[in-house]
Amino acid sequence: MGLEQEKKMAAIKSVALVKNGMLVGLGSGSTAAFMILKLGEEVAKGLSIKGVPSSDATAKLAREVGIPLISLEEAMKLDINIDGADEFDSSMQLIKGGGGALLREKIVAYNSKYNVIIADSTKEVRRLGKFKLPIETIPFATKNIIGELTEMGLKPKLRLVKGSPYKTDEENLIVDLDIFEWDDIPNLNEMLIRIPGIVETGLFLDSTDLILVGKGDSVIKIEK
Ligand SMILES: O=C(CO)[C@H](O)[C@H](O)COP(=O)(O)O
Repeated sequence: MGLEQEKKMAAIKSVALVKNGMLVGLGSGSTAAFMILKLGEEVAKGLSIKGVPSSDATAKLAREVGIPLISLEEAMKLDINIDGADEFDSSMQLIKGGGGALLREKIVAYNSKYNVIIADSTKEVRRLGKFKLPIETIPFATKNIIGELTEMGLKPKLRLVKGSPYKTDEENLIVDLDIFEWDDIPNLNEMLIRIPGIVETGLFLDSTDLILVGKGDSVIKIEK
């Protein structure tokens, strides 16, 4: 079974958790896209929900497939949020932000009563950090932040797209960090978030209720 199939199976399983009347956080990335397509099919068949997108790209796709959208401030609290991840460990700690949407994704997750992660089997790791940790930074401070994080041994790299800095939906910049050698991840997260100009990190710690992982031809559940 290919990775795309694993993503799709996890995505389809997650949509079964969405019930009539729910306010739904819509994640970003290729796995979340499978979920949005399936949710669109269910809406076409009569499922009545409203979605809060975690990125401009997700908003566009959701509109294309007919999912009614509302803003986070209209929704206030979401019933369920379904999103992908770049890595997760056995304690359900995540690295997210490979697609650059980590800030809104974290806000949507924080404002959701139940957080579901959907992933293919390659996302499961024994130790977080093979995937470089994305952080979102204010452009005014990015060079200084890179200087400070270099001194901390985190090998920061400004994310580029076709040679130019990648801009987030909030017009910020992403810096990718090598955290593989760090043992105390919660402490690292605290240190990072205290540096002025770092808006958010891609470490999603203790925010996930359920992970659905496509593995071969089945979907494995990891629960709190
Ligand atoms: O955090 C994300 C985007 O900011 C995505 O959820 C993460 O990158 C996983 O993406 P994919 O499902 O394409 O592997």
